[in-house]
Amino acid sequence: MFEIFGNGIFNVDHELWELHRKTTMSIMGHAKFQTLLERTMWDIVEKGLRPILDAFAEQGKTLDLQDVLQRFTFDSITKLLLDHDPRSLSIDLPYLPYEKASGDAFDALLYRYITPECLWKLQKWLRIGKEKKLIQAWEAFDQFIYPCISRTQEELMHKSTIKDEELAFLTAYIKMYNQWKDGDLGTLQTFLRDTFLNLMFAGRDTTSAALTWFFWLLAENPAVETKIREEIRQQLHVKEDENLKFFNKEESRKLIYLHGALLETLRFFPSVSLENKYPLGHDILPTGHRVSPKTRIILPFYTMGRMETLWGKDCLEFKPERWISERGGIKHEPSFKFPAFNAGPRTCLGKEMAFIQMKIAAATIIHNYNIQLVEPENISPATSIIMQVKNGLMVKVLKRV
Ligand code: HEM
Repeated sequence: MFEIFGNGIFNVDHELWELHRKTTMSIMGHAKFQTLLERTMWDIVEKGLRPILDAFAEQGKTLDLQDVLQRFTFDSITKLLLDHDPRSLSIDLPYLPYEKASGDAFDALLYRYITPECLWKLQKWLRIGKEKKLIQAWEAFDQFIYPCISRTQEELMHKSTIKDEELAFLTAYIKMYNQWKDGDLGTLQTFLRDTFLNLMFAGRDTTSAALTWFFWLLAENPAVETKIREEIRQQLHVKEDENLKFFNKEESRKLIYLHGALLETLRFFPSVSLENKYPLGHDILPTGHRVSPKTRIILPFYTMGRMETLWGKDCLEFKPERWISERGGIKHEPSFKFPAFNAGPRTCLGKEMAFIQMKIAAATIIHNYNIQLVEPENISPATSIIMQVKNGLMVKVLKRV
């Protein structure tokens, strides 16, 4: 069903999945990656995000904030993984087919969940409908990612010395490919394509979708926005009329209320709206339902975030406070109650990275700008595996600083 992911982490099991996980964790958990992450994010904020917001603010023009946030996460994940900045976040907001392709791919993959297999397979064979879009998205990705990989490989060959954090992903996955003896991974190029494509899918639209809903929820709950602004000023020691320019991971930890607001956003709008599992054998669920290896069990994360039995009577209120413990830290909720980052062994590997990215983007925008929604009554979720805003989030931007 998910053949577009090839031999990447989402699509494999057992030893190969374990090796993918180990390899990716070893890079993302390294202190040098954290430094690279901070540097990259702030570079993209200063050279990409702020110039665009400033330009739209000056011209008083309407902007699709979801599109801008998708470009923000696309440029950052590509730079971090492949040391290449595609600069989709340029002032003229260029149309880049591969940058837009993931939306079509996620849309088609959700369609496969709800359509009889013989039907989507026929559509695939005939190259029509959503299947046609999936094929086109796949081609667009490949046209982007293969040259990126080759360029990075060449860079690796011609560099006499490379710092630990530079090209770390490429070096680690080439080593992993060479070590793997238990089955066919295809050529090195296809293996690298699969690996990077999975990570790009994992880390891009998830983070931008969460940020987009966050700004919608703030517009609906202005008192929360005021509290976040206050927290930024106090915790980061930045004056009302001063630009917010840089804070590091340690400083970002002090933004507890902002963290709570982001978690609350993911409770209402988990970027991955559902998950599906097949039992290994015949079993009976705690609800009494009998299941077999042929039963597809859909876990509706979106619905779970709004259930009174899980979250109490105020479950439909946007309350960052519910995430703050009596001692003023972040309250832990078990992942089986709050599965926005999945639960069990396949828990998201990029959670910490996502929070750093989201806090940098959110704090920069909240402190430096006012965001006003245009036609807020038209906002609804898109039908896709990734919970984006249908038709984008149209806003006007006003400068505060
Ligand atoms: C708000 C942002 C994010 C959310 C809500 C999120 C959520 C999730 C969820 C629900 C899964 C499980 C998917 C499944 O198996 O069906 C997952 C897996 C994964 N995520 Fe994230 N994610 C986010 C950001 C990121 C980022 C920035 C990265 C970095 C590349 C990342 C890397 C991964 C990886 C590698 C997996 C696969 C883990 C495995 O199968 O062992 N995620 N994420």
